[in-house]
Amino acid sequence: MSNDKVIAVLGAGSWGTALSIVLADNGYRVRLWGNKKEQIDEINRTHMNAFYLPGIELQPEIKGYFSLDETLKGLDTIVLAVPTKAIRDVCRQIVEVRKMPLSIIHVSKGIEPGSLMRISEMIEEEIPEAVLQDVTVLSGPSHAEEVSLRHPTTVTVSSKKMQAAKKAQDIFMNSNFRVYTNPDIIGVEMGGSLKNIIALAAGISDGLGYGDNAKAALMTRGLAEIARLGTKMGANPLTFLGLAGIGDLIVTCTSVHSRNWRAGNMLGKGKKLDDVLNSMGMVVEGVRTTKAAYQLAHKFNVKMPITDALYHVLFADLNPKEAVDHLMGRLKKHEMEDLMDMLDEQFQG
Ligand SMILES: NC(=O)C1=CN([C@@H]2O[C@H](COP(=O)(O)OP(=O)(O)OC[C@H]3O[C@@H](n4cnc5c(N)ncnc54)[C@H](O)[C@@H]3O)[C@@H](O)[C@H]2O)C=CC1
Ligand SMILES: O=C(CO)COP(=O)(O)O
Repeated sequence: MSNDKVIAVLGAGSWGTALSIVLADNGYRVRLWGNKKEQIDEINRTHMNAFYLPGIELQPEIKGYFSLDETLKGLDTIVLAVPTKAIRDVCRQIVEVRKMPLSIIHVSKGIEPGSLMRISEMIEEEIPEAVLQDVTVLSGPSHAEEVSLRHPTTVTVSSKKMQAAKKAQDIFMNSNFRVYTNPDIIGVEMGGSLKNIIALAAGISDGLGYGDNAKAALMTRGLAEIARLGTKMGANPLTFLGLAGIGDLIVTCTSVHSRNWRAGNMLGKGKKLDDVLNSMGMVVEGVRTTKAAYQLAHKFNVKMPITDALYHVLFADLNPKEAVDHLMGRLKKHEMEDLMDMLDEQFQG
């Protein structure tokens, strides 16, 4: 097999492992890099990554790697699949060992509090132009558990360079994993990140014992505030009606696989945030993203009532039931008011 059919996946958690299965199905030899030696040894010994994807057998083409230098040797494309919090750390490690141009496909969903940067922006800030050939995001409704079972899944890829997005489409596309392109990288990254906030809120609502009406309300009004902020940041509003918008919102708010929904559900049942996060053992991106989105809403002067309520539940000890009462008791409004403002701005812009 030629060298261009070798690819690295950095991050040996649920998503990195599930995507490695897709890549191996597509004829790639996959170097799956992780930062826990015992876990990498386990992958190579058992061909399983039992904690993250129990019961799933990994193809022999997937090999666990612990040395980043070894992982990156002689290849031109990597998939970056670590939590948002670890993106800068891993990029810095890449810069230490890699001097030749590299394409990065990132698959993470988050925004950095403080800097308020999207993941592709963080990558561009950390990796010099001489090394970073292009950066592409892959996002959409895609729980690792179902991808690893080869259940039909659709995602979208986006990059400032359309050629890079098309290359990523070719790398991942197969008969179970359908990949679309979308030129709107801001919208794709914002949609994938902000839906986790709404999934936490949907989990809280379910945990409080509320029903489908409440969840549908959160999802619909949640999408409105996602689109409001995203559009202000330069996204195409139509992206939020696509896979990285409403598609991912639906799956994350309604699937038992969602860590964000599960964490919210425990909060709604009265558990404390620290206990919830400690019990998960996997990343719950929506918590940090809520902080970042709360800051972004202030920066761009956008109304985000659900994000605001969740921020106070997570970080200011607001009781979840009181947060719902507050949302329901807001001043009366025209449903399409914000949408009309958004379209006005779009046409004026
Ligand atoms: N699990 C899923 O179904 C999907 C996850 N995502 C996104 O993918 C990203 C990763 O999520 P998961 O794999 O699900 O998380 P996870 O919690 O299952 O695994 C995270 C992995 O990253 C590793 N890691 C953490 N810090 C690291 C560091 N500094 N250096 C190297 N490795 C490090 C951990 O050891 C772990 O193996 C998140 O942004 C998530 O939102 C996106 C789509 C689907
Ligand atoms: O982004 C995801 C599915 O598209 C995964 O969501 P969770 O992180 O909530 O599990």
